[in-house]
Amino acid sequence: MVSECDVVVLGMGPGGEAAAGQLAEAGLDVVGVEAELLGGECPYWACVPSKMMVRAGNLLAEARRVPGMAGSARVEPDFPLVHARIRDEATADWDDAAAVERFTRQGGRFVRGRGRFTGQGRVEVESGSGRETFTARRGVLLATGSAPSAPPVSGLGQVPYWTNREAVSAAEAPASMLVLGGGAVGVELAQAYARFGTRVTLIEASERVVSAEEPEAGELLLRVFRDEGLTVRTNARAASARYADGTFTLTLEDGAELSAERLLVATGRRPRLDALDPEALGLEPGARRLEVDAHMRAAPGVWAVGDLVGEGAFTHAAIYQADVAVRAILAEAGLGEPGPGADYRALPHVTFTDPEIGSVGLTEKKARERGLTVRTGLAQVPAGSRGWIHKAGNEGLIKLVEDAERGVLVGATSAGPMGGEVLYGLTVAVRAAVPTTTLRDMMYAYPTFHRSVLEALKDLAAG
Ligand SMILES: Cc1cc2nc3c(=O)[nH]c(=O)nc-3n(C[C@H](O)[C@H](O)[C@H](O)COP(=O)(O)OP(=O)(O)OC[C@H]3O[C@@H](n4cnc5c(N)ncnc54)[C@H](O)[C@@H]3O)c2cc1C
Ligand SMILES: NC(=O)c1ccc[n+]([C@@H]2O[C@H](COP(=O)([O-])OP(=O)(O)OC[C@H]3O[C@@H](n4cnc5c(N)ncnc54)[C@H](O)[C@@H]3O)[C@@H](O)[C@H]2O)c1
Repeated sequence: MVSECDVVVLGMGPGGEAAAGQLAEAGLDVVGVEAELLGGECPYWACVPSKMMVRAGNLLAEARRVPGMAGSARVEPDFPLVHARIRDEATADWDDAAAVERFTRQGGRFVRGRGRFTGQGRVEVESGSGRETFTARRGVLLATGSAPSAPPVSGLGQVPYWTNREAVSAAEAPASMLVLGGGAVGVELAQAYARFGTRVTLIEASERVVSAEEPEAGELLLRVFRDEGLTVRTNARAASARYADGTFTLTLEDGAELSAERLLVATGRRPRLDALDPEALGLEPGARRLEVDAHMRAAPGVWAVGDLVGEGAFTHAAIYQADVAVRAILAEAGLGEPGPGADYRALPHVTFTDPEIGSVGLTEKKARERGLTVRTGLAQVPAGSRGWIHKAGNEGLIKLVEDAERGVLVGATSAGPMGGEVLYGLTVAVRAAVPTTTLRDMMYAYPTFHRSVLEALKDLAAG
């Protein structure tokens, strides 16, 4: 069967859902195709459930900070409560009926099935009821997201390891867990599980956890993790994996053997290109992502957003790109102006560990690699008034990266209690290129965590 429409959106994660809804509300006939759950990874297996686990773990950690500061507290973790909250409040037991209804109310047509983009505005969908082809008059928007990527470790493919999906939907916390990979997924889940009593060993190939962040932030997190009792092995790579009698064993390249009840593999994600016709999109063999222009156009009549395009695998990036693509599609349909293209100079992200690590723009290393004349400023959160008052759990730092020739910030890191919230002002500063002299010549409410920005600015000016 062949059906016509204005736009087909292939993949209804945060990027596809945001774009499809807006296009339908603008009056276009939109078909949204989704193989699994409308909403994608973020609400069901990623951002939302993982942050519920983090929130619960942080509550336990705060309660453990009571002695010596406020009295005494007995803390008894109960992991099934977190699972129940994820099941009932976050995911409706992994049911997307509410999201489907919302999209339908916006005027969209929802099709559950696995689609394939075959070029010339055509998407073929396989579903329980057979095969259906949709042809789009105005264009196709690709938003198939990303999938976990496991390293080539001997035996790993034969063992029942966890990805983020099993880790956020588990009903019980294991007694022990190996976490392979110390990026955002690894560190957030490692700390949350450890706070529920799981004995966690984190194995990271590079010299630091969160290695894409400023080294100071990675070192801070490593220190906090070790103080909390997590075992962290950096510069460590797994050589082989095996599983027997309920126990996973990783043999590292240096010969060390590590065992635990569970193994979480969190070694990155790769864009899902499998549903895209390579010829129609000019994809080279071995391509790792789908390239797009500033208006998210991958080819004439084809737009793409989200993890698929590899410009920061974050929900807010996918939604921002969806806005850009929607404007471009509507403009081509004679409905409005395309407006500005995507601008990643002030792409923020937050790793929701405790301390939270927020960062925006360039790290010092990246700024130097771009040939900028760099000045940096550093301040320690515990040395500030609010950090000192806060005491237990006050670890954190602010690092600023200035393009000294222009006198503006091109990057910043804000680690600490509410580090992600403190990041907001720094994101505005980077995006709007606020002169660092102006940032120094303004007031910062006393005693806030963000006052440490002023200390970092003084350090920067001292050169
Ligand atoms: C554990 C974890 C925690 C995270 N936490 C955060 C966070 O706190 N903040 C943040 O900003 N980001 C976070 N992320 C990243 C965030 O989840 C992703 O960046 C976001 O989901 C990307 O959205 P997307 O629309 O590009 O793709 P996805 O969410 O991957 O959705 C793509 C959709 O396309 C569907 N699909 C794929 N192929 C086909 C096909 N052939 N036919 C039909 N449908 C198809 C999939 O089923 C899926 O539903 C986290 C990720 C993980 C793994
Ligand atoms: N709070 C957030 O915004 C958030 C949270 C989780 C995930 N995410 C998104 O999801 C993406 C995927 O997260 P991720 O943590 O899986 O990937 P990642 O790329 O952030 O980190 C993967 C880590 O695994 C390490 N690694 C790779 N191969 C290894 C090996 N063989 N042995 C040991 N370590 C190895 C890498 O050095 C790296 O530190 C992130 O890049 C991010 O965009 C965002």
